[in-house]
Amino acid sequence: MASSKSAGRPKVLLLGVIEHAQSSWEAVGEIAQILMPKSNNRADFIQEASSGAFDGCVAAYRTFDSFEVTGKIDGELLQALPDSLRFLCHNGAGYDQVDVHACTARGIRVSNTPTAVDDATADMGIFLLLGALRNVAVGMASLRAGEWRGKTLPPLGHDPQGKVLGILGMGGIGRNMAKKALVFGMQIRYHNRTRLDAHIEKEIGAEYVDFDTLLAGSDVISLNLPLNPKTRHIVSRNEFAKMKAGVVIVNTARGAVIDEAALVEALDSGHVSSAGLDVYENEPDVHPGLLANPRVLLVPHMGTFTVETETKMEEWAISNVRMAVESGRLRSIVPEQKSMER
Ligand SMILES: NC(=O)c1ccc[n+]([C@@H]2O[C@H](COP(=O)([O-])OP(=O)(O)OC[C@H]3O[C@@H](n4cnc5c(N)ncnc54)[C@H](O)[C@@H]3O)[C@@H](O)[C@H]2O)c1
Repeated sequence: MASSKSAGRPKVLLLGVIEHAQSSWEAVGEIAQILMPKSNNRADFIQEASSGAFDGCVAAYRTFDSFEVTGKIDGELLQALPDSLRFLCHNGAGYDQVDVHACTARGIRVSNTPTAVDDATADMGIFLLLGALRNVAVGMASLRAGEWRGKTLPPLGHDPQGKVLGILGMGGIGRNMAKKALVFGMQIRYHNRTRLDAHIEKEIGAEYVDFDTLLAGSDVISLNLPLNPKTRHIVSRNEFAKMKAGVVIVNTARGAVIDEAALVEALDSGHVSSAGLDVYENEPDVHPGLLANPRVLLVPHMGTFTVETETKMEEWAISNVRMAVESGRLRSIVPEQKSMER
């Protein structure tokens, strides 16, 4: 029920929880009436939305974890949401939980939180890269099992110095990772949907190569591209076969950009010598072949899990809500909708 104070203000739907940026969110509450769903599963949420509970909402703020309540933001869900909804402000850099196509068809503009995630995710990428190169997961497991370095010594690792790091997807996180890997003496190659300008390549110190060259010539391959229908399983059996024997795989993007079953096979055969993973194809389930393989360094999707970065992300997503309400614009519309920018 709207209080007399909030009546008449634009409505904003909160999907998820604000954990850090309380004062910025409270400030949104001064200019908008905030609505929250009562449902805790998709079927109930669709029913609640269809009953008109969110009528009049112009913008929605959503978190990654709100997926547990709404499921994917797709055509079916949008059908239930009110026609007044014009902006979907996602708290996260990766927005594969949102069918942007369906949003565009409904005239809903979508924003994400680019750049806010870069340092923390690239730091995690470097941690996984070094950890996988050094086979630390083997030693960590034997230590915890009370066996010090194990019955047989863990295999010797490799130094990053002089190794080729192939980055697939040279956006914010890819570039940040390149900068950090250069400090470790790595040689950087990249493949991207669009080649970067020569002066940016020079500034980053990275060489552009085609996809096959990236696969065949890299000692370590890091996935840093978004998940969408075009990139799903972009690395599968054929791609692993093109890689150098002994290659190391690092994934902080989304699990499903790699065919996880093919990765398990490549690890089991030794063609991929080790891997460092933050993301999985069917989170929170992890392929048993990855769990069973001591040469895989596993982290449960903690790329942005720092106080500073989670706060930055919330502040960024809230600033999108604020702009949407105040001026009908977004600070960071997703690339697919650039033409809808006003
Ligand atoms: N592990 C985590 O916690 C975490 C945190 C943040 C982001 N992410 C993931 O990382 C991804 C990258 O984030 P970002 O902020 O660097 O995104 P970004 O948009 O800045 O960069 C992505 C890059 O990938 C390129 N690309 C797109 N399709 C491609 C293709 N088919 N082949 C080659 N390149 C392609 C784009 O041109 C772009 O340069 C996100 O989409 C998200 O899924 C994960």
